[in-house]
Amino acid sequence: MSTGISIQGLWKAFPSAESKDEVLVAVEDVSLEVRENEFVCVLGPSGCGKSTLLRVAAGLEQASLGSVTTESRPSVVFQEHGVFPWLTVAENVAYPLKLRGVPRAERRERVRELLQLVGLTEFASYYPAQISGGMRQRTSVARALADDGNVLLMDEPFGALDEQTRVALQQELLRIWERTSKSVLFITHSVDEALTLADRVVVMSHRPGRIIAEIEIPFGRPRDIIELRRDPRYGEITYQLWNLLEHGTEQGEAA
Ligand SMILES: Nc1ncnc2c1ncn2[C@@H]1O[C@H](COP(=O)(O)OP(=O)(O)OP(=O)(O)O)[C@@H](O)[C@H]1O
Repeated sequence: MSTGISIQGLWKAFPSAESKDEVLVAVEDVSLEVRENEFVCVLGPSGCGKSTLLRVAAGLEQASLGSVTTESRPSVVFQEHGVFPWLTVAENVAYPLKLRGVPRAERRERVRELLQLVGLTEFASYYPAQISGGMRQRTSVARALADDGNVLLMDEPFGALDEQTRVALQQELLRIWERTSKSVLFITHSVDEALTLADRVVVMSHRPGRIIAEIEIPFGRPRDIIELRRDPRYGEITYQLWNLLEHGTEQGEAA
C-alpha cells in the first residue's frame, strides 16, 4: 500500500526565550508514516510538540532536521480561526476551488455537495459570526475537503467545542472520511477522541516530543462511535493510553 504522509527523522528546535545560546527542542527525531486512506491520531500531553509536528508537515514551519513528504499538497484544519470572517459559508468553501481556477458552474455544484455533506446547506449565505462554533468548524472541514488532494492534516479541530458537538462532528468526520478516502493525520490531546477516530494512535512523550508508542485500534469501519463505547476493548485501550501518557509505559509502572 502506498504512503500518504511520510515523516522521517524529524527534529524541530526553536530559539530559547531564556538564553540566546540555547534552543528549545520541540520535536525530537520523529519518524511516522500514514498509509494511503489511513486515519492516524497523534496523542500527547500539552506542549509536547504536536502542533509543531503538524505545522512542519503542513509546510508552515521548516524542519530543523529530517524530512516530510506527502502524496499531495496537504489541506489543513486548525482548532480555531480556520474560516475567513469576511466571506460567507459558501464563499469560504469555494475559496480553494477559486484559487485553483475551477469554473464558476462547477464550483457552485461542488460547494453545494460539500455543504450538504457537512449539513450546512441552509447556512450557505451566513457569515461566520452568524453561526455557531460547531458550524464554523464544519465550514472549515468542508473547505479542506474542497481541496482535491488526498492528504488532510487536522490540529485539534474540535478542541474548542462542547462535548456533544464534538462527538457529533467526530461521527460526521468519520462518515465523510469513509466516503472520500484521504490520508489523515489528526492531532489531539484527548484519549477518547484518538480512540474513537483512529486506525492507529501514535503517542508522544512530554517535550521534547518523541514517539513512545503506536497502538493499532481494532475497531472496524464504518464505526458507530456511540456503540464503540460498549466494547470492552474500549476500556482496555483507554487504560493503556492513559498509562502511556502518564507514565510512558503501558502497565502503569514508572518508565
Ligand atoms: N514559534 C515558536 N517559537 C518558539 N517556541 C515555540 C514556537 N512554537 C512552539 N514552540 C514551543 O514548542 C513547544 C511545543 O509546542 P506545540 O504548540 O507544538 O505543543 P502542543 O503539543 O501542540 O501543545 P498543546 O496541546 O498545548 O497545543 C512548546 O514548548 C512551545 O513553547
